[in-house]
Amino acid sequence: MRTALVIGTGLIGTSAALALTQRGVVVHLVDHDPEQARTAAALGAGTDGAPEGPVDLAIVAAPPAHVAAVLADAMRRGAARGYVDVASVKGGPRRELEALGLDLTSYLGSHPMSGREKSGPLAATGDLFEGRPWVLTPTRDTDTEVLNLALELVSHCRAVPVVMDADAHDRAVALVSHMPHLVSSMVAARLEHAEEAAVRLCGQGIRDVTRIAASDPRMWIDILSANPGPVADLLSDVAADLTETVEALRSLQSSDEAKRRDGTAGVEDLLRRGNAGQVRVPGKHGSAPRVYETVAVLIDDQPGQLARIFADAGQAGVNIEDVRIEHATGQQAGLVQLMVEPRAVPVLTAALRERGWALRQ
Ligand SMILES: NC(=O)c1ccc[n+]([C@@H]2O[C@H](COP(=O)([O-])OP(=O)(O)OC[C@H]3O[C@@H](n4cnc5c(N)ncnc54)[C@H](O)[C@@H]3O)[C@@H](O)[C@H]2O)c1
Ligand SMILES: O=C(O)C(=O)C[C@]1(C(=O)O)C=C[C@@H](O)C=C1
Repeated sequence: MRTALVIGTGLIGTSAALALTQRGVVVHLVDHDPEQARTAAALGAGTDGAPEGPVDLAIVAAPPAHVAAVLADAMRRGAARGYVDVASVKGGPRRELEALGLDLTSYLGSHPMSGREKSGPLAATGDLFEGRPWVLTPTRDTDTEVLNLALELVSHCRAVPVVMDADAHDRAVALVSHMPHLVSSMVAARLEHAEEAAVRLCGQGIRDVTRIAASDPRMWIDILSANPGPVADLLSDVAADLTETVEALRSLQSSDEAKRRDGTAGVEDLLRRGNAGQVRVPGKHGSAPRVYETVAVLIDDQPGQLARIFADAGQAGVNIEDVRIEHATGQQAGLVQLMVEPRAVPVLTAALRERGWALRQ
């Protein structure tokens, strides 16, 4: 691929454009808000000048409700040899395009399974998709050339291609993205009118559970409107778990010992099923889950501290697999949790202690 056109230069469009530009592709950027395209260009994602002729691949990264119309317009203009979209739902846009009577051989629906709770080009990064699944939904009619162009896009973004049927994709993301998003919003909504004394105690647990609740509601209304059935089915299963858990907790309040035992069994059942589901979440780079141990280091909230820890770990020959930072409220300090292979723990702790770092359990 030599040339690409990104239509919709928000978080996802600009992130893909940055990755393509970094790999030498000439990227043209357009957005219905020209300011967004200008910002993306200023970030080094490409040029906001129009291409002189058809590009190799057009990438539509507009909100899901606009995807079919934007694609139809680009196809009618003959803007590219191949067309992909990156919308979070796949069945709806395809059916809308079919209803418009377009020749869909040059179109391939796709969805990178990576994003952020922030919108717009300023939140974009060229490495957003690295190691993440990127779903492609070709049909029997999809041109091989277009499939190859889409695979090249995924490869330039260093993502992992996963081929799926569009409706199977929508059922899968209802489970791993759309229903969890609503549950996150429900937990976060409990905080809206909560007492300040409680909210200031927020630790890492609630941050993990509520991060995605900060996302743009307009985008999520679009996503959920295009996949309401599967999400409602899953949420009603969650509601059944909720009802059972409330009953189990009420039993735990009872003075009757047998009832309390039932309550414990009910809560334990949910927690154990949670453990069993959680270990199925794939680890880094979409590979099979791996068990890491945590080494916790207390740092001053000053520039350069993290870089120093990484350098010290590197000198000790230890690979940091993942990292989390917890900032202590009202203090100029933070707790850095370094996730490493279990066998690296003694080496890392010894090396960090030797270099004067304060380790915590
Ligand atoms: N945010 C995520 O985590 C995520 C992850 C994967 C896929 N997606 C999908 O990627 C697409 C873009 O999402 P985003 O998070 O980048 O949103 P965003 O709000 O950051 O960017 C969307 C951009 O599209 C532009 N736009 C709106 N209507 C348009 C139109 N008719 N023509 C041209 N441009 C138009 C907007 O001005 C905006 O700049 C959506 O379809 C979304 O479902 C999002
Ligand atoms: O991590 C985030 O902030 C996301 O928004 C990511 C996420 C997800 O649920 O995994 C959200 C929606 C997209 O369609 C794909 C990815």
